[in-house]
Amino acid sequence: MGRYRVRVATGSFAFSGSNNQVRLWLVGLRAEAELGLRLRLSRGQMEDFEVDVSEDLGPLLFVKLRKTHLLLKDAWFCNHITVWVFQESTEEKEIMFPCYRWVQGDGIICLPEATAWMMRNEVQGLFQKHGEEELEERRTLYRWATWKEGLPLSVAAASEKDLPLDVRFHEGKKIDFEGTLAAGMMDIALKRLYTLLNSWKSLEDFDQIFWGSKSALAKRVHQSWKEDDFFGYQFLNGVNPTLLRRSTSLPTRLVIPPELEGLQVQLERKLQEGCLFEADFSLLAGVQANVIQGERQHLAAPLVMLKMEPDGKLLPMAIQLQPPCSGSPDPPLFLPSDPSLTWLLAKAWVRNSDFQLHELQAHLLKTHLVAEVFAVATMRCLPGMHPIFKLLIPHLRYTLEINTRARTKLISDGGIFDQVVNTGGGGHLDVLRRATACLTYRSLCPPYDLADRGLLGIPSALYAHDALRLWDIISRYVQGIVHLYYSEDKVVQSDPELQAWCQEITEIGLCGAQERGFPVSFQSRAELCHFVTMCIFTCTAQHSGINQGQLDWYAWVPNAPCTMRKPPPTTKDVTLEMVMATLPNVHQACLQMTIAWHLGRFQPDMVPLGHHKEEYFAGPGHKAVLNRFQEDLNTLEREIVARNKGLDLPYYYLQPSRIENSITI
Ligand SMILES: CCCCC/C=C\C[C@@H](/C=C/C=C\C/C=C\CCCC(=O)O)OO
Ligand SMILES: [Fe+2]
Repeated sequence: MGRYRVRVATGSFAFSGSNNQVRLWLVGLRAEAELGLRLRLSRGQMEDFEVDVSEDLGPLLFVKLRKTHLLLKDAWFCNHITVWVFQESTEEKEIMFPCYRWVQGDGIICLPEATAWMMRNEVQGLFQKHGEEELEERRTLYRWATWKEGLPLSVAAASEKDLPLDVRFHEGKKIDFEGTLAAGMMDIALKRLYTLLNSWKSLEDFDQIFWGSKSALAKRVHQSWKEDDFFGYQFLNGVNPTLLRRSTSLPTRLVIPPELEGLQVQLERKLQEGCLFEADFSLLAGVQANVIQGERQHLAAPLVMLKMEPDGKLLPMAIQLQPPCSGSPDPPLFLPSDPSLTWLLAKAWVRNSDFQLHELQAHLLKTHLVAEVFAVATMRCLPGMHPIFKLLIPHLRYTLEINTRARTKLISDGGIFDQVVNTGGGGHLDVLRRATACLTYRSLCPPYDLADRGLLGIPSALYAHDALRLWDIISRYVQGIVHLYYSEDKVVQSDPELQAWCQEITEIGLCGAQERGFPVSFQSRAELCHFVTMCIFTCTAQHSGINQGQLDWYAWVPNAPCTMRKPPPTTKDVTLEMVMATLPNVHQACLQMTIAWHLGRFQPDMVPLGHHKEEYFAGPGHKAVLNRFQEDLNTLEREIVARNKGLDLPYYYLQPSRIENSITI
C-alpha cells in the first residue's frame, strides 16, 4: 500500500498528443495495480496525478500502459513516465520509465524502469523475459535485406512508408525535407528558363545558375577554384579528406617518361623529405560510365602527386588521368606548367573523380550504410533496457529513413545518379561493391586511419586534427558510460546480447567483415569502448565532416563536376570548347546544385552532438558523464572558433555545435 505521484510526459512534435484514452498500471515485484485513470494526453505536456494503492506492490519494476479508442485511432508519442513513491518513514523515491516511442493500437506496452538492466539476473528473471519478448517483436519489425549484392545489408523496406513509425521522420522533418526538395526543383526550372536563350560556351556561363543564397565558402570556391593551392587544400580539408595519403614510395602506376626526368628528381626529393603525398582514384579504373539521354558519359581513374610546402600548402606536382594499360601507350602526365586550360581540365577530371569516391565511398558507404548496419543490429539484438542501446539510440535517429529515401530516389534505377552522375547507370553500384570489399575497421577509426595514411602531426591538416580531438572526447564519454555497467572484462565477455550485437554487425550486416578487421566478439571493456566510439564517431562527426561540405564545395559545379561528357584528354592541346563540352550541361549542373544544397544545408530540427533530450539512463552517474561530454565539446568548440579566426580558410565541419547527433540527411 502506498501513495504514488505519476507524471506522464508526451512528445512535443506535431501529432504527439492523442485524443484516445490511456490507462496505466504499476507493476511491482509483489503485485500490480491498475490506476483507474482514463488519460487524454496533450502534445508537449507533462501531466501529473496522485493515486493511493491499497496493495503492497513491492519495488516497482514496470509501468504498463494501454491506449484504447472508440472511433478514431490516434497514435500517442510517450516520452517517459516518472513515478514518485511516498511510503511512511522512507524518503520519497523517484523511478523513471523511459519510453520515447509511439503508442499505437490497443496493445499493452510494458516499460521497464530505467535501471532494470542492473537487475536483469534478479527479480525472478522478469526483466530478462521482458527483454526477450521485446527482441522477438523487434526482429519481426526490423529485418535485414540485400538491396544489392556486395553491399552492406540494409533494413527491409521498399520505401520509407514501410518503416516502423518509431524510426520515421517526425512531421516537421518530413515537411522540411520534402518541401525544400520541391523548392529546389522549382529552382532548377527557373534556372533552365533563364539560361534557355543564353550561351553555355564559357566557364563564366556557369555564373548564370550560380545565384540564390550561397555560403561564404561557396563564393570563395567560385573565386579560387582554378588555383593550385586551393585544389590541393581540398584533399586535406575539403568535402572529402579521406583519400589523401603520404607517399612511402613512388606509386608503381606512375610512369614517368624520359623527357620528364626533372619531375622524377623532384618527386624523389620530396619523397625523401617526407613531404610527398598522393591521391589515388584507382578504385574507379574500368568502371562502366553512364549513358545520360543517349549520350555516353566518361570516367577517369586519376593519380595526383602533391608536395607539402613548408607553409602547409599542398601543391599538385603531376596528374595522371588513367592508369597505364598494357598494349597501350603510357598515359600522359599533366603538369602545372602545361597550357592553363589543359592543366585546368586535368584538375577538373580529378575533381569529378573525387565527387564519385566522396559521395559513394566516403559519404554513402562509410557513414550512411555503415550506420544503417549499426541501427538494424541494435534494434534486432539489444533490448531497450540495455546500456549500449541507451547509449547508441540517440545517434541512430532518422538514419533508416534517410537511407531508404536514398535507395529509392538517389541511387535507384532512374534516380539522381542515373540522371546526372557519370558513375550512374550501374557504375555507382560497382564502385560501392569495390569500396565495400576494401572497407576496413581501421579506416573508420581516425587514430588508425590517419596514422595509416601518414597524416598525423600536419599543422594544415585541420580535418585530421579536429577528428582526433573528437575521437578522444567521444571515447571518454563512451568509457564513462560503459564503466558504469561493465565493472570488468568478464562482464563484457558474459553479456550474450552484446556479443550477439557485435557478431550481427560484422558477420551479417557488413557481410563477413571480420576479414577486414571488424570484431566478431568483445573480449574486454577496451574493445567494446573502441567499437562503440567508432559507431558514435561515424554517426556524428564523420558524417558531418563529409556531408556539410557539399554545400560549400559542390555549389560551383566546375569545382566538382557531377559528370564528364567527353573522354579525358590524351594530349596537351585542350580548347575551351573541349572544356565546356566536357563539363556538365545546364540541366546536370542545376540538378547537382539543388541536390548538393538539399543535402548539405543545415537541418532545421538538428540536434547537436551530445545534446539529445531523451533520458534513457537514470541516476547521477550518467548525468555526470554526459555533463563532462558536453563540457569537453564546449572546450573544443572554443578551440576551433579561436583557431578559425586566424585562418584564411576556416575549417568548421567538425565544430561540435555543427555536428548533428545522428545521420539525418
Ligand atoms: C548527388 C549527391 C549524392 C549523395 C549520395 C550520398 C549519400 C546519401 C545522401 C542521402 C540522400 C537521401 C535522400 C535523397 C535525397 C534527395 C533525392 C531526391 C530526388 C527526388 O526526389 O527526385 O546523404 O546526404
Ligand atoms: Fe548524408
